Amino acid sequence: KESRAMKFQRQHVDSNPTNFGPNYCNEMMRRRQMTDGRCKPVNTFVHEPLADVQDVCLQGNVTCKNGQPNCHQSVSKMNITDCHLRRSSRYPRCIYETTQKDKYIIVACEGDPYVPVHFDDSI
Ligand SMILES: Nc1ncnc2c1ncn2[C@@H]1O[C@H](C(=O)NS(=O)(=O)C[C@H]2[C@@H](O)[C@H](n3ccc(=O)[nH]c3=O)O[C@@H]2CO)[C@@H](O)[C@H]1O
Repeated sequence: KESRAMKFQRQHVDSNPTNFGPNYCNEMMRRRQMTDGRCKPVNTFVHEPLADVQDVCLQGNVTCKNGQPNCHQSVSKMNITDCHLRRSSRYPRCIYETTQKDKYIIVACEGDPYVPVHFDDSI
């Protein structure tokens, strides 16, 4: 069974992105298995070294969107790509808008070792 930490890495970490350009999300959402059974509506990939993403758990503690107290905001902006499902998209064709940004990320962390298990937001 895939751990939550590994699921987070599969869904949200792409340290060395192959430059697909406007098709990055269409390719990566499929490759990282987020289009099986349904098209995941929103997903962010972080283009930083895994260690830097894991370090966010040691950074600014903030409240998560769901009210839990275990979220952390990166002290630095990070290079990310937001994938948003197009309204016209119909499963099994999952067509995404690909938008690259530099933003602070907010992740929820859990466990020992205390690592990211959920991507909460970017600001
Ligand atoms: N505090 C916590 N502590 C520990 N665990 C916590 C906590 N909170 C939730 N989980 C768990 O995480 C799991 C999960 O999948 N949550 S999810 O909200 O659906 C994920 C969102 C995110 O993947 C994506 N998104 C969203 C915005 C964006 O900018 N970028 C972007 O990628 O969209 C998804 C839906 O919003 C679930 O098992 C829940 O129990």
